Amino acid sequence: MKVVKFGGSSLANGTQFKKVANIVLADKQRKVVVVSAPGKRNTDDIKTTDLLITLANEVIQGNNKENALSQVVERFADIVEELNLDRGLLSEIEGHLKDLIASYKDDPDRLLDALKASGENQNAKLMAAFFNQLGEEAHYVSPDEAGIIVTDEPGNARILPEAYEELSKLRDRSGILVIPGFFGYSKMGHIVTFPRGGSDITGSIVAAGTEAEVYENFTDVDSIYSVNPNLVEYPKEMKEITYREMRELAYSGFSVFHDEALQPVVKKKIPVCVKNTNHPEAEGTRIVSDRSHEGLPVVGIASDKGFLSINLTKYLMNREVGFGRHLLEILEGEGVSFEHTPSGIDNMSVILRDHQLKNGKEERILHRIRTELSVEDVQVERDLAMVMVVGEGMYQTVGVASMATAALSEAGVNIKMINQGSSEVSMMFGVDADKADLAVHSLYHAYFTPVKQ
Ligand SMILES: Nc1ncnc2c1ncn2[C@@H]1O[C@H](COP(=O)(O)OP(=O)(O)O)[C@@H](O)[C@H]1O
Ligand SMILES: N[C@@H](CC(=O)OP(=O)(O)O)C(=O)O
Repeated sequence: MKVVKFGGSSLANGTQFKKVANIVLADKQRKVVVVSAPGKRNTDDIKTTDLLITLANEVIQGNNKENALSQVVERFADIVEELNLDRGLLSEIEGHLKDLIASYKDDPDRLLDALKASGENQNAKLMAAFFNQLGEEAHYVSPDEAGIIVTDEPGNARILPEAYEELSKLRDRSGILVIPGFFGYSKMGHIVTFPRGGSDITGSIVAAGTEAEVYENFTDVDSIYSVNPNLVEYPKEMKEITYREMRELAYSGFSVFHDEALQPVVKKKIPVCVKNTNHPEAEGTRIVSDRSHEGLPVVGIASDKGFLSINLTKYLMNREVGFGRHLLEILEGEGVSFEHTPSGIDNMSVILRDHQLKNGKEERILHRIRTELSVEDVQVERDLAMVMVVGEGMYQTVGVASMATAALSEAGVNIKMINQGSSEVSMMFGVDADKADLAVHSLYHAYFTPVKQ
C-alpha cells in the first residue's frame, strides 16, 4: 500500500486534478491520497492558503470580508466548473467558510487556523467527488476521523504518539481515501494547523501510521536537485539521498520537502519518493535510510536567509561553569529557540531566526545578557544567511572543507562563521544574506560540474 501526497501546484486547477486522478488510478497500491489546497496556477497567482490568511485578517481587523471571501470561493469554483462537478459543492464551501467565521470571530488564533485548514479540507472533498464522478469508490476522510490528533499550538501543531494506532486502521477501509493535509485536531476537538508547507507532514504521518510501503510526494519538479533549481541552470538531479541528508537540506532551504516531514517516516524506515505530477514517468528522488557513499562526497548545497547572531565576549568565559546554560535560559524565558552556538574560549555566538525577536524581545534579551552575564561586549549581527554543504561521504574525504573555503574566497564571499563537526553530514557557513546566492553558486560549481540536459 502506498500513501501519495499531492502539493498545491499539483491541484491548482481542474486540469491538474485530472493528472492527479490518472496517477492514482494507474497504480492500485495508491490507496491513501493526501491533498494540499489549490496552489499557484501561474507565477503571479496567489495560493489559496494565502487568500484564506487574507480573509482571516480582514475578519480579525473588522474590515469588509466580502472580496476576500469571494476570491477563495472563486478558486474552488474554477475547479468545480472545469471538472463539471456538482455546483452544490460550492454553496457548501461558502457556507462552511461563513460558519467558521461566525464560530471563531472572537478568537483570532483559532479563526486563522480554521480558515487556513479549510483550503485543504475543501480540496479533499472536491478530489473525492471527482473520483466518484469517474466511477471510483473514494471517500473523503477528515483528519479527525483518520485519527490525526495533534498538540494544541495554533499554526505549529505536532502529532501526538497515540495517533499512530488509530491511523493504522485506515488500511482496512475500502476504496481510495482522500485526506486533507496541513492540519489535525487537538484532544479538545480544535482544528490546529502544522507550520506552512505542512501537508508534507500529514503525508508522512499517514504513511508511518499505515506502515505504507512507500510515501510518494508529488510536486512540480522531476526530482530533488543538488541545488535550488531557481538559482542554478541545469542543476544535477539526485537519484537517492538519505533521511539525514534531506533533513539538513530541507531545513536549510530546499523547500521541495518539509524538514519536519521526515521524522514520522524515519522511525518506520519508510522510503519517500519525490515525483512530478506533470511528468510522472520521471524516476524522481528516493529518500531512504541508507545509500551507497560511492561517488561525490557532497550531495547538495542549500541556503536560507533570515538569521541573526548574538555575539558575546567575556574574558575567561571557558572557566565559568553554567555560562552557556544561563545564556540559553535567557532565550528560553522569552520563548526563543536557537539554531547554532559556535563558541571560542572567550566568546560565544547564538544564531537565531530573526523573526522571533519581535515585540521588545530583543531588547529584553540583550538587557538580561548585559546585566546577568556581565559580559564585556555583546553585539547583534543581522541579515545573515546560513549556507549548508551536505553529504554523508564528506567526512571520509580529505579536502572537502578546503574546497569550500577556496571557492568562497575566490567568489569574494566573506565567511562570518563556520560550523563543522557537530553534524556528521553537513558543514555550515554563515555569510551576509546579500552574498548567499553567490556563495551557493560558487560552492555548487566547486563540487559539481553543471551538465546541460
Ligand atoms: N533542491 C531543490 N530541488 C527541487 N526543487 C526545489 C529545490 N529547492 C527548492 N525547490 C522548489 O520547490 C518547489 C516545489 O515545492 P512546493 O512549491 O512546496 O511544491 P508543492 O506545490 O508540490 O507543495 C519547486 O518548484 C522548486 O522551485
Ligand atoms: N497549503 C499549505 C500547506 C502545504 O503543504 O501546501 P503545499 O503542498 O502547496 O506546499 C501551505 O501553503 O502552506
